Amino acid sequence: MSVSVTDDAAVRHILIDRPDRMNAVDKDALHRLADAIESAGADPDVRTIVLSGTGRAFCAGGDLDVEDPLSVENTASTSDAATRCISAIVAVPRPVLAAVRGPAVGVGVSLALAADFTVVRSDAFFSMPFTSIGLMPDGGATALVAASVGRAVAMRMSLLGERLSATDAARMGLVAAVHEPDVFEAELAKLTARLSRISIESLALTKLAVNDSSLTELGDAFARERAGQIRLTTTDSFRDAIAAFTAKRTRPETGERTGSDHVGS
Ligand SMILES: C/C=C/C(=O)SCCNC(=O)CCNC(=O)[C@H](O)C(C)(C)COP(=O)(O)OP(=O)(O)OC[C@H]1O[C@@H](n2cnc3c(N)ncnc32)[C@H](O)[C@@H]1OP(=O)(O)O
Repeated sequence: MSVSVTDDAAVRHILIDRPDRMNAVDKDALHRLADAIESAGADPDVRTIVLSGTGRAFCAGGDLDVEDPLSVENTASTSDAATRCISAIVAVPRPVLAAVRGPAVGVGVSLALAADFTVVRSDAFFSMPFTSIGLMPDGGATALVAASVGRAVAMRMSLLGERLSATDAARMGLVAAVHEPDVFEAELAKLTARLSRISIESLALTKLAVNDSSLTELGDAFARERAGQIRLTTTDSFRDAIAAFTAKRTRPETGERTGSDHVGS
């Protein structure tokens, strides 16, 4: 099972639960996440949703170890699953907190930024190494990142796959704040407690209004990314990247198996 759900009073914890693969997600996991988010939104006893990962990563992005990563069918259905999952986070009538510990990579960045609060531990980093494996960002990332940091940093992250540390992510406005490990859980609990004291209806309408006016490009982004990703699936670059990943070989372009550089701070 790659997604687990637990309740702590009125807080629904949804966990990406595949620590041996750094919580990489395939299409089934994305659908399970979407199911869990939609079901939390329909439960009157749930006031806030916390999305996080088990172990030392938030989410290492799309699963590169699936049966047929080079098939157009896999790309299309994974892209549809990511669209469904990100749309569920944006539309669910409850505040969603992404608790980001460790890496948020690829679609992991979209999961973190689609949330209403991205609560970040100081060991977190954000990276979109899509172009280094011959793909393009998906999961709405082309809209979500630009909506958070502006075009200049969005281009560095999207085109170069540059990695943003937690501190740089906060400094550049990708996330609101970073917390040291010793206070991270307490800060998370403080935020869920504050939200629990506010009217659910008021939070729901406010969240949906903010998202409707700030994420106006999201629907178009999903469609553009899906078409682009399908086209890129059949390229030599992607085939080479998957071969390198499977063989645990570093690639000269990146010096890593897939890889990303740090954004200079
Ligand atoms: C359609 C696709 C959309 C996308 O999202 S494209 C982006 C896909 N994601 C990536 O390219 C990221 C790949 N992963 C990494 O770069 C690194 O991992 C991390 C930076 C996240 C963490 O690095 P470290 O702490 O050194 O861990 P580790 O030894 O690389 O990973 C532990 C195990 O997890 C597996 N794993 C990591 N990411 C993925 C993935 N995305 N898909 C499948 N498996 C993954 C590895 O292979 C390894 O496994 P083993 O222990 O057998 O060597």
